[in-house]
Amino acid sequence: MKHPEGAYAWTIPVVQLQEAEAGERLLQALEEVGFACLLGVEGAARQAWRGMLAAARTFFGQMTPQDKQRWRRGGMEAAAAADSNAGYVGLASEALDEASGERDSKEAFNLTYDAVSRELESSLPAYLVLAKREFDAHVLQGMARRVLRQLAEAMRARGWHRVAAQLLAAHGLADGDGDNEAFIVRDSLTTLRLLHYPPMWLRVSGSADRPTDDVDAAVRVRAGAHTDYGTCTLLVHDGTPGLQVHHDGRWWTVREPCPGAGDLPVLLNVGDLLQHWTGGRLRSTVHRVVAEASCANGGRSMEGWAGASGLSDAMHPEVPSADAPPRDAPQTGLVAERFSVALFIHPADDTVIDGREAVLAAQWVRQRFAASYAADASTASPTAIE
Ligand SMILES: O=C(O)CCC(=O)C(=O)O
Ligand SMILES: [Fe+2]
Repeated sequence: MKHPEGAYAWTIPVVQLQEAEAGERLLQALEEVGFACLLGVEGAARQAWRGMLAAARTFFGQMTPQDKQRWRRGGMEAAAAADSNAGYVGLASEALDEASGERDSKEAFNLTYDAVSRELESSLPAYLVLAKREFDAHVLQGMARRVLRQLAEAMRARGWHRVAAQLLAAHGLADGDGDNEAFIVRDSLTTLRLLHYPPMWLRVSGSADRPTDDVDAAVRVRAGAHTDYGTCTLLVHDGTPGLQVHHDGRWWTVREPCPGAGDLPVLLNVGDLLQHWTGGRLRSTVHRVVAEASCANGGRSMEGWAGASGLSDAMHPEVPSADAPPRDAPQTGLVAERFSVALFIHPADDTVIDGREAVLAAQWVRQRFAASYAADASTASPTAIE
């Protein structure tokens, strides 16, 4: 369906996790689109996701400039900080679209399982302790494990035995049950990321009766076009639209279905490594986050589940001020801030991802980090693995 602003709104494939065919449906969605919307996520995981979203609101509302400096990614006092993905990432310090080098208008906090996280634990500010506790409860990692198992089972049913075995082994999952704590997070770059996209002014071009075909005129990029680097990503957001996937040669705005009472849609998308292992059959789809005219002036078209997520305004005390609207803009709108939480699932660091070149997972991902965080992102050139 074409949007008034020229973007294409689209409901991505939905997978009901309780259905017998869930694994196969998921596989199909990941082949066709690279994205799926998971429904029926079990209670504990649902609570954990909501807890993380609430933590993100509190966290970004309360963090002082001093704390941002102190907990800066790569700049912390802990011994291994330089090697860690943990910490605060400030506005405009990352360019996910490495080619354009355009800085993302977002801030983030990365939680990891590595030594840095453990070393700094005792001195974390109170507002982060809650988030860290949720992370350490392993509930979301448990969900990741179940989904990986479901995927591997579906792969086997299709005869993809080698890929299924690779997927399980790379994440410390043995055959059968009884490996609850085996998911290798301590020696992987698996990261839980709290994300905040501050409100921003948007020049509104086109209207419901006078649509424009120029999609880019109606959006401002909040996180540049990119693919995710690892195995796959699980993502929950606060209901403010903005995630777009590049499919069939154009950008589509993701519209998740309105979930039933108490349900929470969790998005899953394929990362570069899973695409690589499956010989490109599962797609690591390019995506980005934009501020759209359709949600300008603070409108939230997904009120349904933002409300259902149990987040109250009381947990959301401060809205950072947006830049002033551009003077010459004929029509401007303020697009609501947006919060999301992503679990980037990575294989064990020492997983060999390319036998010919003996490239290890940790090397590959660190190259991608170096490129997206580079001072001049356009000069960085990570080695392709395909
Ligand atoms: O915030 C979102 O909806 C997506 C973020 C994302 O794609 C990423 O951080 O890799
Ligand atoms: Fe992403």
